Amino acid sequence: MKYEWWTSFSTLVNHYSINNANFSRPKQAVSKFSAMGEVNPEFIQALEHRPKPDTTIEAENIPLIDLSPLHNTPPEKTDSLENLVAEIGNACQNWGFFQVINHGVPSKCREKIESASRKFFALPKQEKRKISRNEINPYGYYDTEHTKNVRDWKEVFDCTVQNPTIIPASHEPDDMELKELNNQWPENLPELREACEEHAAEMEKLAFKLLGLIALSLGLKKDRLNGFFKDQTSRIRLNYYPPCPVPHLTLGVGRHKDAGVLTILAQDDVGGLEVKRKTDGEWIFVKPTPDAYIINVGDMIQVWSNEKYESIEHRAMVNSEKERLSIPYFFNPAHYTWVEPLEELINEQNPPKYKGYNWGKFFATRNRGNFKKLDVENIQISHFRI
Ligand SMILES: O=C(O)CCC(=O)C(=O)O
Ligand SMILES: [Fe+2]
Repeated sequence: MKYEWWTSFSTLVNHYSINNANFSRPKQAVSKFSAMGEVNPEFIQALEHRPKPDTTIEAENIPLIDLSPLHNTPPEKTDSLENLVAEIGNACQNWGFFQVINHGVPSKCREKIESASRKFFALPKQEKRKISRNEINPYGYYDTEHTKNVRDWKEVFDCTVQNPTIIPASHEPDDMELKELNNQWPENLPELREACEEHAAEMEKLAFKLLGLIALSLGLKKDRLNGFFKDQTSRIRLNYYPPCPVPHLTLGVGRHKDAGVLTILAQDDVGGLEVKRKTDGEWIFVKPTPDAYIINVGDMIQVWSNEKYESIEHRAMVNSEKERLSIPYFFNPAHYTWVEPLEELINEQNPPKYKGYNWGKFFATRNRGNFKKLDVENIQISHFRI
């Protein structure tokens, strides 16, 4: 089975390389505006993917889940924990997204990372570019990311949680070489590093609590998934969305699914995140809830659960007046993780829906697409669908 996968993976990757080789180097994205002051066409979404900032559906929001039973339930009172597990399971199944309150993350930690992030993005461009992410190191500052080959109206800063992080040296399937990645920090803003490290520690605690609840909701042992995170590749991203003169034509982040296990997102009070509702495909605006974290199931849970839970498409709108900040924590396993439907969750009636794949190679291939404007669709788990 592994051999078969490897072959199909290499065909896919070759397809990328060949297509890319036929193309002249992608245009270096320079400014947001042309000499005439018009928005650079790289940012403009195709008609069917444009947001409707004035007609957001606010009547329904993603489920709001109170995690306090995790913290204050006496061991003999198991009802409230069972209810919580059921709530999480329903949210994962019906939405793939939910918000949590009473999560145990101190609000001071969140205030600190928000404040440090704002200071970082307010630095002059040349300061930020000193720690630019590049084709070798995907951690650092970046302002020309493309999602589905359209440029996002945003600036980002990425850092890894386990420093250094080990990942494959290249996306090439036969290249077994590994590389060690280190964070890059701005010279004159030590509080950014401190805030990110504190935030990462808090997010990890919350991520393991959620992972346990999700495992229980799938009928697995609470710690069934923990072993995948020994040499984790989790990372924190700071997303900064400057005000945009054409918010109806562009997106801060184009529609996408998160490739990892879980995402824990802090958004400020501006709002902009939209989630695709499973029942009818409508885009639902996620109204900011003070101090809540937004959780979504990533592609790996979709595969592990053999599609009982699905990773849901989402996107971020921008705003003509206000800047917006969002801080996702991507909870990702070790690069050598072989991702396939869990054996406890498959049987004759429910055969595996995915071929296995290697997380590190998937990640390296995806990063390549984020870095360059490719002429083909970026790698997706659907490519491994049986
Ligand atoms: O800014 C947001 O609300 C969403 C960001 C996001 O989906 C991402 O960075 O993967
Ligand atoms: Fe996302």
